[in-house]
Amino acid sequence: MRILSIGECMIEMSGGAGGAWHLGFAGDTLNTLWYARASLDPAEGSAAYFTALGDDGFSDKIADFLDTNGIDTSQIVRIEGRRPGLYIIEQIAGDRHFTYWRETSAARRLAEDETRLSAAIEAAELVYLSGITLAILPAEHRERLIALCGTAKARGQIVAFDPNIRSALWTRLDEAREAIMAMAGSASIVLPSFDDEHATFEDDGPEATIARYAGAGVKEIAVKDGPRAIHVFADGKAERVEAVPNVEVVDATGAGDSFNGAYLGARLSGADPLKAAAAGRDMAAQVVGVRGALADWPLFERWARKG
Ligand SMILES: O=C(O)C(=O)C[C@H](O)[C@H](O)COP(=O)(O)O
Repeated sequence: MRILSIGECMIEMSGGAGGAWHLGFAGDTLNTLWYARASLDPAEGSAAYFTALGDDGFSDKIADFLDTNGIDTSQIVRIEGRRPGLYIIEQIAGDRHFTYWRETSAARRLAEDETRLSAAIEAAELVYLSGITLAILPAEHRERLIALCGTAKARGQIVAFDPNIRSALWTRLDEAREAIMAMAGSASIVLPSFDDEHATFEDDGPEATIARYAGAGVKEIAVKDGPRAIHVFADGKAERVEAVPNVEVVDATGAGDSFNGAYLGARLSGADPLKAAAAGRDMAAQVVGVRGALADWPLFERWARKG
C-alpha cells in the first residue's frame, strides 16, 4: 500500500443556486487521496481509503464509486444500522460554504477496532489524515489514532496531516487546538491553510504557522494561503512558491485537498518539497474550475495530456 488515507466520505450536494443539484461523494481525506492517486503509478501499490460505511444502499454506492475509480476499498469497515453523512455546498460571498448532516454517520466509528486500524496503518508507506478525521471521533478513539500515527512516524513511515479546522465540528476551541498540536507531534508532514490557523491559533502570518508546527517537531510544512504564495518549510529553511495569477473560480471546494493530494503524490514520486508545492498549486488551480470537490478522471486526463 503506497498511501492510506483515513477519514470520512459523505454524500455531497453541489450546484443548486437556480439550477439542478448535483449528487456526488466527497470528504477531505478522500479528496486528497483522489488527487494523490492521480499522480501515482497503480502498479507500484494501492491508494487505499480507511473509513466506516453503513449497510444501506448509499454506503454501497460510495464503495462502488471508489472501486470504479481505482481506490482500494479493502480497508473499509461496515457498521450495521448506520448510514453515510451528507453535506451541501453553497457559494456565499465568493467562497464555498458547507452545511453538514453527519452527527450519526458510520464514519464516526471508524477507529473502534484498534487491531484493524493499527494493521492498516502499519502496512502503508504514507498515512494521511486531517483535523476533520480527528473532530468526528470520540476523544478516546482520537487519542488512539494519534498514538498509532506516532508509532508509525517512529518506525520511519511518512505521516501527513492537514489540520483542516472546521469550527462547526469541534465543541470547544481549546479541544481543537490541543488535538491538532498533539497530532502534529505524530506527523512528519503538515499541510495547513493559513486562514484556519489564523482563526484558531491567532497566527499573524504563515511564518508564525510554520514556527508553531516546527516547534512541535514537524520537519516538513507547506502553508496554503488561498490565492497567495505557498510557504514551504523543509531542511530547516522556509521558502515561498509563488501563486498562479488570475485563476477562474467556479467552486473553491477541494482546493486545499487537491493541493495536498498532488503534493503528496509528487513527494512519493521523488519530487522535493518546493516542486511538490508547485504541483499542488497547479492541481488546485484546475480543481477550483469544477463544481464539487472531485474532478472526474476524463477531465483530469485531458489536463494531463495538455501538460
Ligand atoms: O468539510 C468536510 O468535512 C469535507 O470533507 C467536505 C469538503 O469536501 C472538504 O472539506 C473540502 O475541503 P477544501 O479543500 O478545504 O475545500
